Amino acid sequence: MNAHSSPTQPAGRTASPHADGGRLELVGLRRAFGSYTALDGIDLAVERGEFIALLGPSGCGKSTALNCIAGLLPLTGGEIRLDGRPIHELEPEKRGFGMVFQSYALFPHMTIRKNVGFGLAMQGVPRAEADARVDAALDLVRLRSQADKLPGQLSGGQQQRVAIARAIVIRPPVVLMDEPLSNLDAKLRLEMRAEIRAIHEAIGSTTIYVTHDQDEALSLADRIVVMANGVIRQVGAPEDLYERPAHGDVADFMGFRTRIPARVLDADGTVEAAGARLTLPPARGHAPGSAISISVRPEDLVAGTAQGLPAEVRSIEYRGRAWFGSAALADGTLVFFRSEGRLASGQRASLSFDPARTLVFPAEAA
Ligand SMILES: Nc1ncnc2c1ncn2[C@@H]1O[C@H](COP(=O)(O)OP(=O)(O)OP(=O)(O)O)[C@@H](O)[C@H]1O
Repeated sequence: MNAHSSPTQPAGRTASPHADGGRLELVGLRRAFGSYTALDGIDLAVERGEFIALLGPSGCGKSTALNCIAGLLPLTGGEIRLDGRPIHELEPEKRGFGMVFQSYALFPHMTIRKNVGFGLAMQGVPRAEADARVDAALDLVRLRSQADKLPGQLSGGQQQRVAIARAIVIRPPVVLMDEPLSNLDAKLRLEMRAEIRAIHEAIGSTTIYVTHDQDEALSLADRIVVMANGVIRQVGAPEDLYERPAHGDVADFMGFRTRIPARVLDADGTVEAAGARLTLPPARGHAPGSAISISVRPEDLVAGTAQGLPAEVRSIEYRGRAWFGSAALADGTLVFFRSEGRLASGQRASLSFDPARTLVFPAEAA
């Protein structure tokens, strides 16, 4: 675990003791829908109490992975183990995991207190104990004063906190969250992010959190798992992924949105990209003739008069201080760039970058 994890126990921990266990292993996880493979062999060991973010573009298989862990989707291959025991054939409720989804999925005609206590009532937890645990969970999400309201009387952020209270009140070994903040406005998302991390630390459960938002993953997780096309591209601490992305897909999520296909021409770093010649630092060490991909951040690909890659502007918007836009290179590659001045859609532009601020991957890892 990394620096996020505090050895001191926050006050909430005594109020809502965490479950024992929570070491989760995914072994060769597979899930197909007909002939389509949505998960193609996922291997991951998650330590007890760890906060893991599954990060990746739409359709990469994040939700499928989460639903398989939850037991909402059967596997077509592989195993899931909790504290060494296989659990992939257990019904969702037998796994005892807490779940929080994008839609809060609260019962509209039940009070907040009843919504949060529902799982405990189903488990047959005695009334007095259930009441105390509901109070503790509501304290943790700072909603005790709203306990007798109906969900419709609360804001979106408050409703999501109820959903979180409902997930943690059962003292789950693992909490699963699928894009829990995506229905909230930007300011609330930031506030809730901090709360989710604090709650995670207070209860000590393992958390698996699905998101396509790089910032959310970087700020919340002990480790980030970047997925693409049903496989894991890279697993690492946020700072490792940010500073040393091992694959073009990971670099993309860490802000290097543009990928320019190129071919190495000589050992001095001359490459050809979209019909133009560029020079990269020779130390990048890709053999002449090899196909590579150059990853660049939008702020580092600059429109100007300098000799650069010829492009045609597709879209442009002002973001304060500078314009940012997209453009097509001569070979059709879509790139994202910055401009000091306003450009018009359809206008020709010349785009250049400082080679030292790029990442270069072999084409097959891009
Ligand atoms: N029930 C289903 N039947 C057929 N295909 C499915 C089903 N559920 C998911 N898929 C496909 O599996 C792939 C992975 O979907 P999944 O929902 O896991 O992606 P995701 O990474 O969570 O994306 P998003 O962020 O858009 O939810 C997609 O191509 C999707 O179309």
